[in-house]
Amino acid sequence: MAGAPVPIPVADDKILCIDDLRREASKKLPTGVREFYNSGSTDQITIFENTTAYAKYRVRPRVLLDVSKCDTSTSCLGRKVSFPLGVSPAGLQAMAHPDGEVATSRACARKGINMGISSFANYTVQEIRSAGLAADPGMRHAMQMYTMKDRELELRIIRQAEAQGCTAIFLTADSPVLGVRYNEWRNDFRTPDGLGFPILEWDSEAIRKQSHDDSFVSFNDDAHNWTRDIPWLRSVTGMEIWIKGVLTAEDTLKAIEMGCDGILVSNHGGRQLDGVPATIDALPECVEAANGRIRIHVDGGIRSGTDMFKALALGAEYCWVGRPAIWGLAYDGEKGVDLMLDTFYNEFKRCMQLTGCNSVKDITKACLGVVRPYGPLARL
Ligand SMILES: Cc1cc2nc3c(=O)[nH]c(=O)nc-3n(C[C@H](O)[C@H](O)[C@H](O)COP(=O)(O)O)c2cc1C
Ligand SMILES: O=C(O)C(=O)c1ccccc1
Repeated sequence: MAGAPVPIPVADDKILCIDDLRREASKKLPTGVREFYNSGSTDQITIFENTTAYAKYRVRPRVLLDVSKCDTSTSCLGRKVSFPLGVSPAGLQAMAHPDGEVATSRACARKGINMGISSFANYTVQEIRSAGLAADPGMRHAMQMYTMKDRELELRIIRQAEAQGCTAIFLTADSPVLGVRYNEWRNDFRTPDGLGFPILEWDSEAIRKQSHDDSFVSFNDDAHNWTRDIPWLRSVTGMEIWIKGVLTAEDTLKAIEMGCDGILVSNHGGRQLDGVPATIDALPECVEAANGRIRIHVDGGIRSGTDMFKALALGAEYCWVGRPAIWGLAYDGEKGVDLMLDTFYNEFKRCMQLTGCNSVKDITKACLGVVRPYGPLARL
């Protein structure tokens, strides 16, 4: 006799996938805010490719294998995580929902995964960390930093992060200046009244005096460079140092040479230089150059559990998502972030089971094919 039908794990009647979440969340946001979150830079080529580039890969499933004990867990930043996903550091989350980064942190903690804290968060490191630790004392946070003109402030941020138990610095290396963001200029995008950047010690008053672009220029040091900044960071902190924004074999080798702990293959969600490759297309050359000598994570355009699977098969150890967390917040605060993480988890686990993978280590290059000839980014 057939058993009872297995219910589909649907937590919300409107949201079945991440694209549903994007659509419903976007309806709730005013134009300027929606465009700030959802846009890429200049001609929107890279943001488009970040998601669509996944489509050229095909999964090669192995069948008739016992997948009843499929285990999605892995490790990230020195601890066991329930599955290989984290929330990337994205600023201004309280514009999507008043609970902002605190809600994101709690949702990540409950799901047993890690989170990056943007230096442009609307809550303090202490508030974000303690919200997560209350739900999962083992939770890890990475502190995202920019290279700053004000070294004293940069150091204070590092000390805050250490005091609160952050494990790693994600040094964002792709932003000596901001990308060309026509939407922000057209809409004269400003941080809404009442929101501050406490980690940067900027209150709401200070922020409103200038545009997003001007304020970024005023604190960020476009003289940043490998030989000045990485040894300095090493000399002042014992936290791991990760470079966020690597897209080439050359910079992967540079990160190894400078003794960094990891790289995050990222193009800032297509918000910095438009026309750079999709991260899934940049990943293979970084993995090949690294040859196992440095940890490699990836973010940008990951919108399904199968996208995560493809990134892992191409050699990333762990995936991060930015906008999906913001859409979760905008849709339903902390519950919306739960819904987002559950969606990724369910899709990823099913993808593993349907390909015959019982552990994350089983996800290898052999699990993938391409539908058309494909090689690393060709050089002219
Ligand atoms: C609204 C928004 C704000 C962001 N703020 C930061 C930031 O403060 N620092 C940073 O390193 N990256 C920032 N990012 C980039 C994310 O960390 C991440 O690289 C990107 O969102 C990943 O792409 P995805 O949104 O397609 O998942 C931001 C992204 C968005 C969408
Ligand atoms: O917009 C971004 O991509 C970003 O990095 C940022 C910077 C300052 C405040 C909020 C987000």
